[in-house]
Amino acid sequence: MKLNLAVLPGDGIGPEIVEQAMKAVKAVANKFKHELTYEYGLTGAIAIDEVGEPYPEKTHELCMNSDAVLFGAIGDPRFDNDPKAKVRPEQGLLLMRKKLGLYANIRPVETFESLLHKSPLRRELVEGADFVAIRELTGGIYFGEKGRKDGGNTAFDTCTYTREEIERILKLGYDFAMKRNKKLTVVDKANVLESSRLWREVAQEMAPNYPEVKTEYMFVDNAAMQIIQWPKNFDVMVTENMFGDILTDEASVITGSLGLLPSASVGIHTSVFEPIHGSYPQAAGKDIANPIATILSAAMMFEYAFNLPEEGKLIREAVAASMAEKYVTEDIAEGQAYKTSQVGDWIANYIEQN
Ligand SMILES: NC(=O)c1ccc[n+]([C@@H]2O[C@H](COP(=O)([O-])OP(=O)(O)OC[C@H]3O[C@@H](n4cnc5c(N)ncnc54)[C@H](O)[C@@H]3O)[C@@H](O)[C@H]2O)c1
Ligand SMILES: CC(C)[C@H](C(=O)O)[C@@H](O)C(=O)O
Ligand SMILES: [Mg+2]
Repeated sequence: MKLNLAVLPGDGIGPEIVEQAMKAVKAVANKFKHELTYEYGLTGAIAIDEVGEPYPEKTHELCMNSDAVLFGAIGDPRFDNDPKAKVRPEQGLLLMRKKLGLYANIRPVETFESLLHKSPLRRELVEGADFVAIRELTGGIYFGEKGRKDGGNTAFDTCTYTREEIERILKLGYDFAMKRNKKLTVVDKANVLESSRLWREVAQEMAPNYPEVKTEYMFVDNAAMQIIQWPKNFDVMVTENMFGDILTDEASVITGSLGLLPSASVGIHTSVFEPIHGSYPQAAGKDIANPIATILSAAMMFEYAFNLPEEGKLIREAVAASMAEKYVTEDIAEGQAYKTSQVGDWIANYIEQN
């Protein structure tokens, strides 16, 4: 099969982790005799530095012409620490999501047997935890009207959702629930926010169409607690953009490291596979960041974008084997820690040999 990728490494640790994921992608493509082509594109701070904007049109065209996009991370302290900067790396990520129509970000939260003791939560709480957070990705407060008034001394961001936006993400949530354990938790703040009340209204209208699915409603503050108190109670969670952003970083604690959580952003034009973490600038260039979130994102790419589950499975098997062998980076190591590049090589080698 022809696999045509756009590869956007971005900033900070982005290039290092994407390089490891590409090793796995190449190994698996080679093994299953796929015709792999790929082209690199600029995004984030590096794109601002080189061409003055964080998601250049050229990068957009590259993505539009690809079967799938592999994305690293964007962001740079130069911008994080300058609230007055008008052009920012994150705008590139948001523009990419909007222009590619990536309205759903699928963030699986799974534990690894050999890492259960690395979670700060007790083993019996996290063992067997396995849920999918579905985060709405092109609406809400991220994309609503924002600005300053009162001579710059009052600032506002607006959370807006249309019925159509809520319906399509909930539908995706129900489709996932039907294929899993038939439980959907709709997370909102309907006791305070009008936009959340529309979410709950739409969910209540849709729920009878899925009689096999148990629909549960949960306020986001309660969800923040329940995710780490009883993670096994969740199957599929659907929520709006910012709640999903925050709750999934929190959920990574269940697994033992933020460097382990992959994601798939899907929607209208193409799909993007990206770790949920950021550019971790403190680690940039040090060859210490965990590449697993990006490698597992590549596994999701084979499964979701190419419908090639065997290829995805082999990548997952290689990842699990590296952990079982304790061939891991410092964030999840006990005793000896290995470099980002060594873990990438180990996983690619496992794919070649198995
Ligand atoms: N999708 C993205 O591109 C994305 C996501 C989040 C943050 N960001 C950007 O990244 C920059 C840094 O943000 P931040 O520090 O809040 O978040 P971050 O996710 O980059 O890092 C937070 C912490 O998580 C841990 N971590 C993250 N990735 C890891 C990895 N691969 N291996 C091991 N540990 C890892 C580290 O302890 C790190 O200090 C900012 O500019 C932010 O805007 C980008
Ligand atoms: C960098 C930022 C814009 C982004 C988000 O909030 O969506 C990040 O945190 C993520 O989770 O991908
Ligand atoms: Mg985030």
